[in-house]
Amino acid sequence: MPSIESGPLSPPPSPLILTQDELKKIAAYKAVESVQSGMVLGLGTGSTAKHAVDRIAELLHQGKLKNIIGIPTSKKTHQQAVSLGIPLSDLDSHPVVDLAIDGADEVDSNLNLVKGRGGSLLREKMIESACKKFIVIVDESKLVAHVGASGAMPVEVVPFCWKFTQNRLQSLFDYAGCVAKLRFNNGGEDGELGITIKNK
Ligand SMILES: O=C[C@H](O)[C@H](O)[C@H](O)COP(=O)(O)O
Repeated sequence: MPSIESGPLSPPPSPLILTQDELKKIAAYKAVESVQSGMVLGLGTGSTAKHAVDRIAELLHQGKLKNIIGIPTSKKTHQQAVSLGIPLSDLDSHPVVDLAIDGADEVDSNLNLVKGRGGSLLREKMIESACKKFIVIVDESKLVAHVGASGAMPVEVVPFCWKFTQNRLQSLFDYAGCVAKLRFNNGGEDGELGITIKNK
């Protein structure tokens, strides 16, 4: 009968623990696989979309992508894209966007999204509603049972009589015990104000 040796076992390899930023980067790089030369691209805003913009620039510089035109969804992304040498345009010159890639704050199982907690609101909606295809990149921390589960709903409003709008928003969601608060008053991307609606 063969003998069975016993002794200390070497520990199993420890599972690879990825940081949230590494997960964002993986998701972003995967999304950029859908980018093809000659495309007009909506360039998203935020810590996830930033990886996608970096990757697009890297592929451009490597010559693996050519003739890309980017339309940034915020001033911040505009600065990033300029610094990386990505050719840029706008919706006036390129009203049809082939593909937009952006992050989100929440995604539910029906693919409803919350976006804009990072402060990019109107521009991203304009650009992403003009695209033929929209890829949303999220890490698993963004998955929720229902939108609004993890935080406030961001709403962008014009400065004109913003308190009136705030009160209208408040009255719409009073029944749910929510409060509408001014979030930033130094002007959004184009002078709009941000109001958030969240539980009291
Ligand atoms: O206002 C910002 C945008 O909607 C972002 O896409 C969203 O906030 C997600 O940003 P992050 O990737 O940094 O979580």
